[in-house]
Amino acid sequence: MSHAWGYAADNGPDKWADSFPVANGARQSPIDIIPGASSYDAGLKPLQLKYDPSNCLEILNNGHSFQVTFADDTDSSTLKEGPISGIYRLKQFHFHWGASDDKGSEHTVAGTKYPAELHLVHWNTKYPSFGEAASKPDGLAVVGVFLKIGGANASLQKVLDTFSDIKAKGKQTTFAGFDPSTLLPGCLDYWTYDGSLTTPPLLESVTWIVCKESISVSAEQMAKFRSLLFSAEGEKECCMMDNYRPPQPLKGRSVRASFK
Ligand SMILES: NS(=O)(=O)c1ccc(S(=O)(=O)c2ccccc2)s1
Ligand SMILES: [Zn+2]
Repeated sequence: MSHAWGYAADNGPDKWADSFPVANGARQSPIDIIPGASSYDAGLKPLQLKYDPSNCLEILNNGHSFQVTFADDTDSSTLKEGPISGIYRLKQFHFHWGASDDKGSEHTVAGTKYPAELHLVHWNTKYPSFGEAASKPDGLAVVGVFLKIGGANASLQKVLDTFSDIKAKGKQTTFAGFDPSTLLPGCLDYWTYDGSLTTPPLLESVTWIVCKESISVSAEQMAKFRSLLFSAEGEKECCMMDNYRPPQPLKGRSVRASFK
């Protein structure tokens, strides 16, 4: 791929292997989660998510999604327990979504697509930095939460209200005091499996933790997601949507469930 990766026909998921051969690797993400084929593991602990809103720094349109970044120089916003060992620090969260409400999530559940999926990205503090951790098989842990069309989500609305400041690629603005735990479902039952980043560089360093329960989003709020642009200021406007990779081959991996 001579030009940057994206989600269009000429630089999208089917082309990523040209520049990132790990795209055809043994532990790629996302996957289709088949509940009946997952195995309940009584040894899996409840997720321990503790986030400090004062760590929330800014929101950025990176040209592939928008992300909310966190100060990660202390252990004040962390993921512990669940399927992981040790302490993982929250680095950022972002979303993937579709051009219409019938698609947009990366993981699917028995073939069901959700209109969007939230990813909370954490890195293993046994490594000296996020960058170091990102290249290790146990370096990252991403909590995935499905969004389902229903009532408007007041917490999500706080994020959407910043969009006028970050419409184009490369735009960012201060976003302080947001508590990401307000985006989590009430029940934290989950599926877990060994996978990868779902965008280039597609590093096979992610322990995926996908929540069984979804959070709500209104159709009007989903339309707001699609008002962002893949394109930078001065470029031909290209609306940001369908920024999801489809499910990848399981290649013998098992998916464990924290619930019966
Ligand atoms: N969709 S996903 O949660 O799998 C994901 C893709 C990319 C990232 S990253 O920007 O954190 C990152 C991490 C390591 C290297 C480069 C970028 S997280
Ligand atoms: Zn993601």
